[in-house]
Amino acid sequence: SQSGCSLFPHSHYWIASKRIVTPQGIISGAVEIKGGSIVSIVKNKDWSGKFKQVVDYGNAVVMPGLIDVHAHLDDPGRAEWEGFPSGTKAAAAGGITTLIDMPLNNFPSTVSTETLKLKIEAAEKSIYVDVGFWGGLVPENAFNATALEALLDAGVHGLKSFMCPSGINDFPMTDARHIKAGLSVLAKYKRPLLVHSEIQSVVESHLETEDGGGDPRSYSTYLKTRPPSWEEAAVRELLTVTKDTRSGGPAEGAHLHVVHLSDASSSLDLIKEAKRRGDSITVETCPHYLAFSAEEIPDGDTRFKCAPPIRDAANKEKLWNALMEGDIDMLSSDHSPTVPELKLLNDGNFLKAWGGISSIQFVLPVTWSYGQKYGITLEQLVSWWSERPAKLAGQHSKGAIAIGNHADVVVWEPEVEFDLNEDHPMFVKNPSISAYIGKRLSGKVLATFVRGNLVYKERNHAFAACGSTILAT
Ligand SMILES: NC(=O)N[C@H]1NC(=O)NC1=O
Ligand SMILES: [Zn+2]
Ligand SMILES: [Zn+2]
Repeated sequence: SQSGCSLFPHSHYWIASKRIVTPQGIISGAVEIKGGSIVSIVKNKDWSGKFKQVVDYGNAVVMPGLIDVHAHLDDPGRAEWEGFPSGTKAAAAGGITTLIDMPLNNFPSTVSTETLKLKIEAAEKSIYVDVGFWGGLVPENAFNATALEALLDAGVHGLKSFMCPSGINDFPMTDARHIKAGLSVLAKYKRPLLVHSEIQSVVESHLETEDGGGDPRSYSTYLKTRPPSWEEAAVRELLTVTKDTRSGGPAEGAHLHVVHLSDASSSLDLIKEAKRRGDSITVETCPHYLAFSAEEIPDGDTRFKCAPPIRDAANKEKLWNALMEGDIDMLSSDHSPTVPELKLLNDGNFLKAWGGISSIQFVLPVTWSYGQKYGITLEQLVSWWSERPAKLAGQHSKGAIAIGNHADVVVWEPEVEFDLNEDHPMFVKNPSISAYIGKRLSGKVLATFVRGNLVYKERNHAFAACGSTILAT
């Protein structure tokens, strides 16, 4: 390793454990790492003592690092909200080895080759894990195929758009015409379009104003302003264009990914139907929709405000079932922090507070802890958090403990519980806004390796930020 990139100064070594999660099942043995890649996987007893450089983790779980395809690190332009250094340190501490950064909340938004260049410059030498980028699909570039092609040629892994106001002035929303045009360009590149799928309906929109619908400190007031019908309307609209992605269709090769699904009823049924008829479509949900329910959100506790909103307990139950059944394809954090002042923690006004959950460091223990009740397995975790996200982002050398892959590894102890209180090291910039503070979780991250570099170990990060920016080619 280059100086400071790794807390374990060897480039050829073995990670041993009794629980290594591979595509062929959970094995006891060792993963051989050389030059940042996995070069062999040794099964069973015989590794011990044979090799000089062995890190033996005993019964701890060794699995591929998590790939978070949906994170807002707000850099450049709003680094006080998060920024690449703190955001990727938190990711590393949580076992995330790759994240794909969203094109908005940073300033300027990442919607052109020039603004992508600013992103890459901000990320270089300040990231502790690998970071790729989504580009923005906005009205200004949607009908300009040359501009979109330039952005895709410059290395974004796909595009992202909103069907409702994004909350960010220089990231306006798109409609089905923009999305159709975007998909036809993406088809040539075989890269996905990610869509924030809510359409604001005229009837209910007055509730979003200050004097509408009741006490702004009450969560139910906010919940009513963004009903499931907003998600349903958006998905319905999207399916009129995803039919083009079927084999033989005009946008064959393009793919549509619905981000952060909250409505587990009609919206999900529509997506399932589209999959059945052969549309190229996937859907993610986020840990906060699986951990929390509307009933338990205290008045004024705006840490829980996000869009689409966290719905009732029955909906949460349905989301878990859909995940277990495979109808929801993967998970992402939608880490969308801000400064405490904009969360209005004192005021508690749900209608005016910034919408977004701060979570990037805790998605692994949160998924595991809240999934216990449903009997989730380590293999499912890997599928939701590594394998499928890798595929969505076109990362063929990531997402599995397999020979030839990057040595992106998390080592963790699922059985170890901890309290997420002030004593717990939090690496995000503004820890007070996280909805997970105060929770007891199960699943302690011991070590995180990115391309063979030990970037995190027991509250410590590698001295130097040696993560790579990853550009699509
Ligand atoms: N702009 C932005 O990050 N919005 C995110 N926040 C949230 O709660 N949902 C989102 O889409
Ligand atoms: Zn969104
Ligand atoms: Zn988001």
